[in-house]
Amino acid sequence: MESKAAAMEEAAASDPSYPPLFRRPNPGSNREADQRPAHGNPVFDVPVIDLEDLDPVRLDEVCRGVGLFRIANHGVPSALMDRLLDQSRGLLSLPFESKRTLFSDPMSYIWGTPALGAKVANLNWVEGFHVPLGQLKSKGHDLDSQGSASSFRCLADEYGRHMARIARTLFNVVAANLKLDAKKAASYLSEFDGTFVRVYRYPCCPEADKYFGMNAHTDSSVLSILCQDELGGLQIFHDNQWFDVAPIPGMLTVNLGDMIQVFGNDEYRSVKHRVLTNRSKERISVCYFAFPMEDGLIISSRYKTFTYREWKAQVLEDIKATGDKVGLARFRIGDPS
Ligand SMILES: O=C(O)CCC(=O)C(=O)O
Ligand SMILES: [Fe+2]
Repeated sequence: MESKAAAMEEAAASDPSYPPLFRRPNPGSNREADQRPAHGNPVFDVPVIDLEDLDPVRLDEVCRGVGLFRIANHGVPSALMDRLLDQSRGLLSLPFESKRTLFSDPMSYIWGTPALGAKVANLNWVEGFHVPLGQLKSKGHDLDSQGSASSFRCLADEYGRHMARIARTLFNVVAANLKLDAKKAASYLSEFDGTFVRVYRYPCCPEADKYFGMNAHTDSSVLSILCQDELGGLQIFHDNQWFDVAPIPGMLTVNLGDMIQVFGNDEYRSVKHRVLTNRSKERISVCYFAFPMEDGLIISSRYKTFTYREWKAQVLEDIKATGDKVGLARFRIGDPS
């Protein structure tokens, strides 16, 4: 066993599909020194919401609590989820240079922490594709010279439609539970246009105790829907400690984002999460993010009024200036930042 893992580590060190910075033991770290060892955290007992028999009271309870849940009976064919994960795995194992050219307009290839460039100190040990759902259709799904990217677009489009349906279903119940003003709430969810899917591969990491696949953060979304392979690595921060979120085949995991916290006046909260790396195994996940309309006003008793476009610009500015997202604190009424 040990030697198999060691062989995997060695193979990863020279894998031409990895971004060059991920091919060798790295001198830096993206962890705070006082952070706990990666493994051995308790497993979170994640609540399950049945989408076919959606109980508003139960959903409200879960949103007021941990802000993360699994959805059962979501109607996404398991064959589609499997195909998406398999195709993603295949495409991400292509040589690094070809991924950059293959995945172009409207998609893009990303690795590390794009807003920061290749700064080692804040590097997330991850790569993937950014897939803007609203722009896929205009490209068509014909098999052109870039056949694999085109058939992936087709798959992503089909998957995106399911995600949009789920996001809308959940949002409508959330809006009723929070008694949102219908007129204001009309722009709080743009489940298809302006939203995107991210397909991630977390490469093997020779120093898994030093690097996160993704550093602790909350999502800027209204809500995010995750499809992950069987490896695990996602953790959430709840009651002052980190818990593992174990993958369960066929289920999707939803987490609440910052926007729901804003228009929900802090009644619901975005959940802090992060992703661990693994020394000898790669992890694939596909994350859908539902956002508000870019220019609609987001109105809250707890936060200054802003548009999502303004939020995005502020987040980017803060990341560039400080290496981190400031997020909600930046907009909270009475907050000095
Ligand atoms: O890959 C995952 O499990 C989570 C990804 C994530 O948190 C994000 O993209 O914001
Ligand atoms: Fe996230």
